[in-house]
Amino acid sequence: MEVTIREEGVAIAASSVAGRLLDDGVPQRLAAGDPALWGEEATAEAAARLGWLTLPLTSRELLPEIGKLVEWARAQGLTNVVLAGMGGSSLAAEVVCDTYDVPLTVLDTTDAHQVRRALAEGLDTTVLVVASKSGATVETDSHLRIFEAAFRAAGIDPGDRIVVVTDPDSPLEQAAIDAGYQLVLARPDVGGRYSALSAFGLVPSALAGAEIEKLLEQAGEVAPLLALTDGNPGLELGAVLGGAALNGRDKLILEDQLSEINGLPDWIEQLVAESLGKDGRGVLPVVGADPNGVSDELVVGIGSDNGDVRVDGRLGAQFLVWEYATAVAGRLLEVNPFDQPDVAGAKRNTAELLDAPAPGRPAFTDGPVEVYGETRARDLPGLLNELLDAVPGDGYLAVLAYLDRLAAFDAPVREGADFEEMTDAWMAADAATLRALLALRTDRPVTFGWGPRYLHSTGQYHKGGPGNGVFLQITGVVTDDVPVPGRPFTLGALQLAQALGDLGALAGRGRPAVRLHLTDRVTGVAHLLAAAQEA
Ligand SMILES: O=P(O)(O)OC[C@H]1O[C@](O)(CO)[C@@H](O)[C@@H]1O
Repeated sequence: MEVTIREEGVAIAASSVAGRLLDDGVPQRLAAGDPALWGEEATAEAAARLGWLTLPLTSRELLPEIGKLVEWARAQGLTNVVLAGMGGSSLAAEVVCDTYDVPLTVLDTTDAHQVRRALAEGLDTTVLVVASKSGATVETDSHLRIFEAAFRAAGIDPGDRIVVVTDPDSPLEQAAIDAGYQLVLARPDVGGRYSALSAFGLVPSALAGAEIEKLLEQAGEVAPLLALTDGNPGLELGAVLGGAALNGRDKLILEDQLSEINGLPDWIEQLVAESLGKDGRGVLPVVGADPNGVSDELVVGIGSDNGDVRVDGRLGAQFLVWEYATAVAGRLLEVNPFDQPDVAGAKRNTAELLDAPAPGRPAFTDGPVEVYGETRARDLPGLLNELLDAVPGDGYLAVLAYLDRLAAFDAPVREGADFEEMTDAWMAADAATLRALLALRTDRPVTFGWGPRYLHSTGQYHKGGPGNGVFLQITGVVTDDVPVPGRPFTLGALQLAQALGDLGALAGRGRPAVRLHLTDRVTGVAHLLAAAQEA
């Protein structure tokens, strides 16, 4: 595992804090699991959150149990692995499975259309992994209820198909015991976003066919280096992240185009945004974007020379080193890297809105797109210009889409089309393309997140960070809603309440926040992309 600084300004910023980290004995203290590293207020929480440091070793104890689980699934011919889990309870497994090229369906959405896709994937061979540390996350609880009902309706005993990963004593543990589900208990001293190498990352990945022993070996090889004062890649990367942010380079552009690891930036995004984005401080991760060459950027290349810093290493080692580096950066920024104090507000708003939905009246309508929120614009190009103009000199624009993230693959493609044509057709139907189109028009970072997934990741930074974001939310009509058994709401109602709840939390902090509602999803996305090109 190697961290190579390729740009002089970053080297200076990192060395400006490296001495302090050594003088304070940070590597020795982290190796000893000292919870006082993040200040008095964080000590109690940190004391219960440092188990990730030893996961390369302690998770080996899980291997026989996971091996039996894999045999159990294989014996029943369960080859279609669906993982229901939000944020840290699914992001790592997604990277592992993409990197090892084994299929895994991740459900971290409340979009009824996307959930229907997963239900249609062949229930007879499906194993559902329900992953929630708290055991109380509304999205994951809804997925469990929907799949239980679907299995029963198909004449399948859910007890033969459901695996639960949760913390001891969570409500989900008891529910799993009562229902007779397969149950794997995770370590309670590891927080969600630090849980890649715990049962949360390992169980779904192993069921999908990834070689999880290798991951632990890779992490195990780098672990001893993390106790060193010299040649410690976690300390070096932590000094880069923290030193750069303290010197004004707080937009972390993650570049991985040449990497053999697929999708690591999405996992880093949650780790960095939720760990550091609080108390008016933080680092904004920017995924899938080209750098603009502006002064507040830090470009980190994963296995790639396209950056100010190059980080090389196998996936298991990357997980551990980024966790370590984030914890070190937390100390430098003087924040508690283990809590997420601003996530609760949007959740409270969602609960209230589920009881009494209040979408309000659109400010204007442009074709299949209704626009909600405060704006002087009267058409979409005007609105997009207004939002871009509202981004402060040190700020960013976040596009947040509560839609089906697989919908673009339904786009009609000419028969016999080559890969390039197919990609063009998908991009023209993908709400995420809006990010790239808007990025062409500003030198400020433009980020993109799928809702409600981002609520468990960058959502913390949006609300708790420096408060310089501008927010463009997209929701869409639900034409084939999914009821949530045993709950007084459908997925469609939950999704809208989540969107409105977060919009309210952002607007309540004085940030420009507008919602676009697509009254027809397909033509709505096309109309929006055309408006972005026109603006
Ligand atoms: O595993 P749980 O408890 O369902 O939580 C899922 C995610 O929600 C958060 O707790 C808060 O958004 C994340 O930190 C976490 O990864």
